[in-house]
Amino acid sequence: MTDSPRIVIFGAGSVGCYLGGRLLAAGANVVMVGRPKMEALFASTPLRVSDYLGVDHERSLTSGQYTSDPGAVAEADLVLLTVKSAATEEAGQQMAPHLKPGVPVISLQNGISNAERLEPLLPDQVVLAGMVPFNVLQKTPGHFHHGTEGQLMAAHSNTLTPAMLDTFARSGLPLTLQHNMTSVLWSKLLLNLNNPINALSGKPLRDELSQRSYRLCLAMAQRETLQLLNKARIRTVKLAAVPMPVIPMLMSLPDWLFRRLAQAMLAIDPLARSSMWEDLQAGRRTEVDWINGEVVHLAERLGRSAPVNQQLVSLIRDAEAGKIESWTGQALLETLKGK
Ligand SMILES: NC(=O)C1=CN([C@@H]2O[C@H](COP(=O)(O)OP(=O)(O)OC[C@H]3O[C@@H](n4cnc5c(N)ncnc54)[C@H](OP(=O)(O)O)[C@@H]3O)[C@@H](O)[C@H]2O)C=CC1
Ligand SMILES: CC(C)(CO)C(=O)C(=O)O
Repeated sequence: MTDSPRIVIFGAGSVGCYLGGRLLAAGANVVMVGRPKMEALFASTPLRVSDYLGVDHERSLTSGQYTSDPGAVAEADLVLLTVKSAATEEAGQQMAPHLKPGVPVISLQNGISNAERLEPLLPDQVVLAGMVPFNVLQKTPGHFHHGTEGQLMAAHSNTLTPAMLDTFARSGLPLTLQHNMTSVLWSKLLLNLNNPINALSGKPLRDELSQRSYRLCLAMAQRETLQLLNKARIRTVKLAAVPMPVIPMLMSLPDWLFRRLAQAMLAIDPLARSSMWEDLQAGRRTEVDWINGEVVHLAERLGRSAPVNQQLVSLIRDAEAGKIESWTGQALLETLKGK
């Protein structure tokens, strides 16, 4: 490996193109692998990446920087996996025959189990769990905007060399290495419990979170999850301005007080929506099984139930089956309360 490790981003959509664009802007050696329609887009349209702090880079990709050939992982020193959870197995199978042994593969996906599901498919690789805390929105074709705060994280591993970590730092997106990724992933999941609520609301995140009735739905799903995590002795880590167990209380505040105390949470791009809303609009399978579904599985393992998260799974299933309706916060709250 030279001083400039080759980073291959597999499944480059919103998160993957954003990371790719930021890394390229820092001079990194990057190849993005994705669908032919994205490859065709970048043949005529530049890749633009911007963020809420004023970063704005645009570049035309050179031949091979975005490819639909999974064989491009053969040259990788590091792989970042950024497909949705439903596509993890397929991605693993496509990468396996090409990767050099020992190359680290970081799953930068939401949910708890993607790295675990990938491991048996990539027995010669070092598979690491990772986490993207911030929102990425494709504003226009080829323009990816990072709308909220937070640092990238991945499991601690000696396979992540100083040159690799330096590349992330130079791009302005430092990768923080963690010893307890289980806690990090469950903490991120507590935030992602808003994804189905946001998707069912049909509203941008900022509008949805500005309404107490939707926040109360989120607080119910989070409290149910926190109780199970406590029972399972899984600790949370602080990913937002306040510790995770305090968030449901914050969510339950009246609108005027929430606006005052939770300014950072509402400092979201006014157009940003959850990735689950995007999936429903695109007619794709959502990640609800890997978010709320994980809470239901945890409850089952503990001999308990998780009725609020189970109900959210069912409502998203209906929406996936074509029953897309915009729920008011009050109607959703009453449904989750079983009224
Ligand atoms: N968007 C966001 O703000 C955030 C997302 N996340 C998480 O990051 C992960 C990625 O999300 P996001 O970037 O939004 O997802 P996207 O759907 O935008 O990107 C994934 C891309 O990978 C492509 N893809 C899927 N399978 C393959 C394959 N086998 N070969 C090549 N390309 C493939 C998809 O194409 P196609 O659609 O045609 O299958 C799609 O273009 C998810 O787990 C998500 O929950 C985390 C934090 C924030
Ligand atoms: C950043 C966040 C929490 C935004 O909803 C997300 O992870 C997602 O949309 O999947």
